[in-house]
Amino acid sequence: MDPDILIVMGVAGTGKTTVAKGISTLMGWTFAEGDAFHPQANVDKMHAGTPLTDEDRWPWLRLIGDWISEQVDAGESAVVTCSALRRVYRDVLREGRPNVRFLHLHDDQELIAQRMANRKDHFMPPSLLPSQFATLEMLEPDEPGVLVTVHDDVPEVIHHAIDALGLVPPRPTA
Ligand SMILES: Nc1ncnc2c1ncn2[C@@H]1O[C@H](COP(=O)(O)OP(=O)(O)OP(=O)(O)O)[C@@H](O)[C@H]1O
Ligand SMILES: O=C(O)[C@H](O)[C@@H](O)[C@H](O)[C@H](O)CO
Repeated sequence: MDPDILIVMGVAGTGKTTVAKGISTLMGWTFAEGDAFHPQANVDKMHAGTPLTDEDRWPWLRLIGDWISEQVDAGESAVVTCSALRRVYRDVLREGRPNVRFLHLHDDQELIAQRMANRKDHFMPPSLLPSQFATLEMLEPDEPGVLVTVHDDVPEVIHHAIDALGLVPPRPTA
């Protein structure tokens, strides 16, 4: 069977890492943190409070695409976080990779801002959130994937996501 590839997308602070790790654990899928593919210059730029440009993002998106292709070639189902804010970014990630689907996590800017303000030890300053919302192009009906809101607690959000994607966690064998 073809491996499943899930890209957990959305603005900064929307819960991509939290939810992707939960899905990875439940499904037994390989997990990767998309932020780990950013060149240091991108991280430094965001940390300094400057939004990334398309040019900053293309090499990063290519690396994430390469990682996805490696998982597909190895026959491994996988979940990776990637803000994938614009449609063109998502088109690049999907190109030649028919088993990619998106889980778009989304909610009100006020709610996400509150969560970002409470989060410590992260390079992304809450001041960049308005630019994330300004750049975001919502997942469109003709794109493969689902939109899930994140106001509920983490276990519920993960449950909604798994349901909406039609995934069935494997039964424990023991
Ligand atoms: N459903 C939720 N309810 C309450 N808190 C949440 C929920 N989901 C995530 N959080 C918290 O919100 C913060 C942001 O979550 P997380 O780091 O997973 O988001 P992210 O989208 O990966 O962020 P970034 O893109 O900036 O790396 C974290 O402190 C996390 O614990
Ligand atoms: O495209 C972007 O602007 C970036 O990928 C950001 O979204 C961050 O990497 C991430 O979400 C960290 O908070």
